[in-house]
Amino acid sequence: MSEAEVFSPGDDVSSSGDMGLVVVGAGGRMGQTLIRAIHDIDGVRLAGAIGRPGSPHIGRDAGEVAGVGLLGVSITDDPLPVFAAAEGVLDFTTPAATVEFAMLSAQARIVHVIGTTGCSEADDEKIRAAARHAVIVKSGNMSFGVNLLAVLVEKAAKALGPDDFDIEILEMHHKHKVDAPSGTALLLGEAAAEGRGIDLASQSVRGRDGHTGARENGTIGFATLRGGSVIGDHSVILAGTGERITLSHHAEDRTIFARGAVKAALWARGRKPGLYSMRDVLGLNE
Ligand SMILES: NC(=O)C1=CN([C@@H]2O[C@H](COP(=O)(O)OP(=O)(O)OC[C@H]3O[C@@H](n4cnc5c(N)ncnc54)[C@H](OP(=O)(O)O)[C@@H]3O)[C@@H](O)[C@H]2O)C=CC1
Ligand SMILES: O=C(O)C1=N[C@H](C(=O)O)C[C@H](O)C1
Repeated sequence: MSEAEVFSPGDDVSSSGDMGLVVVGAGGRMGQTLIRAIHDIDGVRLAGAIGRPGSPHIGRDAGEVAGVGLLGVSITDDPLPVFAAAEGVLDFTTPAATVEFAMLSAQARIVHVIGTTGCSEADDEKIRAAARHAVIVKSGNMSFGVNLLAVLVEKAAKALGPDDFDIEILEMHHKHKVDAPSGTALLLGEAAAEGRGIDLASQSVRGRDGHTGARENGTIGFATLRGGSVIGDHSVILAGTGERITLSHHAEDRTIFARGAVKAALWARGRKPGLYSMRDVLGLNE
C-alpha cells in the first residue's frame, strides 16, 4: 500500500479487503521496520501508529519517521480510538506496554501480534487473560528460520539423551538490547526441554561465574553476548564426548521479523480468540 487511510472510531472495519494494522512503538527499531514492511506487502495497510507518551515522534507522520515518505498516518499516544478502528496490532515494545496493549486489543476484540521479549510470568498471565477476547500470536522470534530451527532442536534433543550430550545455548545481540537471555534463546531452550521431556525453568543454568562445580547432567545452559549492531545470532550446541553438533541461525535484517509479524496478523484474521504461536502460524506443529 502506498497510501494509508485513517479510519474513525465506529467505521466498519470488519469487511474484507486490506487488513488495517496498527504499529505500536512506531518510532522504535522494529516499529520503523514494521511500517516499511506494511508499506511493501499486499493485503495490509497502515491503520494507525502509536508512540510512547512524551516521545518526540508524537504528531509526526509514521511513513516519514520510517523513511518511506508521507503516509497520512500521524503517530499518536492515544491507542484506544485507533485500535477500535483497526483489525490488528503489531507490537514490539516493552513488557509493561505490551500488557496494556493486550488489554486494549481484548476490549477492541482484534488481533494482537506480540514480538516483545522479556515478559515476566505475571505479564504472561495477563496476556493469557487478554487472549480470552483477543486473537493473540506471541513469539520470541517471528522469523521462519528460527521457528524451523526450534523444530530441529526439539528433534535433536530427543534423539541425543542427557547422558551423552549436553545442551548449551549461545546468543549475541546489539548493544541496545535490554533483556537476557533473548526471547529466541528461551524459545530454543523450551524446544530442547520439550524434546527431552523436562521442565526448562527447573533445569536451566543462566550464566556461570567463579567456582561453579562440574556441569550437572541434563541441564540446559544459556550464555549471552552483547555488542555493536548484531541483529540476532543464536546457536544451540549439543556437546558430546569427542563430537559436537551446532545448530545456528543468523539474522541479517530485521525485515525477517516484520514480515513474519504481518504473516501472523493475516493468519490470525477471523480466527477465534486465543493465544497462538508462530509455529501455529507457520504450520510447524503438524
Ligand atoms: N519476536 C521477534 O521476532 C523480535 C522481537 N524483538 C523485541 O521487540 C522489542 C522491541 O525491540 P526494538 O524495536 O529493538 O526496541 P526499541 O527500543 O527500538 O523500540 C521499542 C519502542 O517501543 C516504544 N514504547 C515503549 N513504551 C511504549 C508505550 N507505552 N507506548 C508506545 N510505545 C512505547 C519505545 O518508545 P521510546 O523509544 O520513546 O521509549 C520504542 O519506540 C524487544 O523486546 C525485542 O526483544 C525485536 C526483534 C524481533
Ligand atoms: O532485541 C532484539 O533485537 C531481538 N529480540 C528478539 C529476542 O529477544 O530473541 C528476537 C531477535 O533476536 C532480535
